[in-house]
Amino acid sequence: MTRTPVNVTVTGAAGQIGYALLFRIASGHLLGADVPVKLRLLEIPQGLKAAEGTAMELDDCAFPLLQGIDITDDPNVAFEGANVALLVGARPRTKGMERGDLLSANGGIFKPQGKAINDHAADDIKVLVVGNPANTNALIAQAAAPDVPAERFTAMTRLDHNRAISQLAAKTGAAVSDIKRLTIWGNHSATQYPDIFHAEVAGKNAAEVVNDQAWLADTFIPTVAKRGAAIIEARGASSAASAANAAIDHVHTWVNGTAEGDWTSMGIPSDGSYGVPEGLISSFPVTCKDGKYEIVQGLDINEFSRTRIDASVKELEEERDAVRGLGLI
Ligand SMILES: NC(=O)c1ccc[n+]([C@@H]2O[C@H](COP(=O)([O-])OP(=O)(O)OC[C@H]3O[C@@H](n4cnc5c(N)ncnc54)[C@H](O)[C@@H]3O)[C@@H](O)[C@H]2O)c1
Ligand SMILES: O=C(O)C[C@H](O)C(=O)O
Repeated sequence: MTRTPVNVTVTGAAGQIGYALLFRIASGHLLGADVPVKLRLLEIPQGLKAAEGTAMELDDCAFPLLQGIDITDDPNVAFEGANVALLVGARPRTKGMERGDLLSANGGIFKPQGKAINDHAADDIKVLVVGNPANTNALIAQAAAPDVPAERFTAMTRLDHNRAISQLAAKTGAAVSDIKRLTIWGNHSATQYPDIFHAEVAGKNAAEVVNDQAWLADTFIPTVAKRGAAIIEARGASSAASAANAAIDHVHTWVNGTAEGDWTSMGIPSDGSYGVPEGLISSFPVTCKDGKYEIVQGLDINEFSRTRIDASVKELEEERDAVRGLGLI
């Protein structure tokens, strides 16, 4: 194989998402079946031994695309030459906790990591923040990396997007692959707004196919928005395999593009589109091509949607103000 390997850094590599993620990166699902990768695993000192165990298992898979694994507790080493960074390591929410409770605990992690990305990553670095509160952690990391173009910092709402597709497919009896143009707006939190007004079910408008406003408002939206909490309640631990799968989807789509006629949802720095204040990392409908994303423009936002988008954006503004108050941005 002659292609230069892509350096992929994963933080929190010894955690439950890390365990579900690394094997899929190494087997080519993140970037493509012909793209060799080198993995850099960042952990805190207590996590290094477990990360070594995972690396032993990765070796034992003899993945043809995996060209090396480095393990470190030093962000400066972990992000050296990184092309893709998956910031997973954070404190997960446990029963009864709201994501906002995690702001100060996790803020301290993302500022030094942002600085290390700024100082050491490759020029084409793409960052996905998974660790919660993902949007605001992405904002913290981005603020600490003034030399990296702001749009390279993204937050994961693809799990919400996939959850919404699955719920809509179940309601309409359509195949998952028949659902297109679904949008998650706002924060990866209970205020997020899964929007079906522009979505399609087998080529027909999803809201018209559903034709059930009560289901939309009282079942669909809360089920998607509170799915993380429902998983925690059921499993006694936050979602892991589905989160890892969504992280793979997010980066794969960013790098390899959206399908013709479809779009996806990504938490990205707002350019002011749809009335979302510039700079906030909020989820939008985006198309991806040639390793870049663009916000889908010109969608008509009805009053029902407007109220919900505004509520989630307000929460993002409050989180931003809180981390500003803590000196994290
Ligand atoms: N955006 C989403 O859709 C989404 C979905 C699921 C989970 N999450 C979040 O992802 C994060 C990770 O979840 P998990 O279940 O893997 O948690 P986990 O506790 O199993 O693993 C987290 C790992 O991160 C490590 N870690 C902590 N601080 C670190 C640091 N400074 N540098 C490197 N590693 C560090 C820990 O040692 C641990 O191994 C949580 O914040 C969780 O809430 C987000
Ligand atoms: O909800 C959580 O805290 C975990 C994760 O963000 C999820 O959506 O499953």
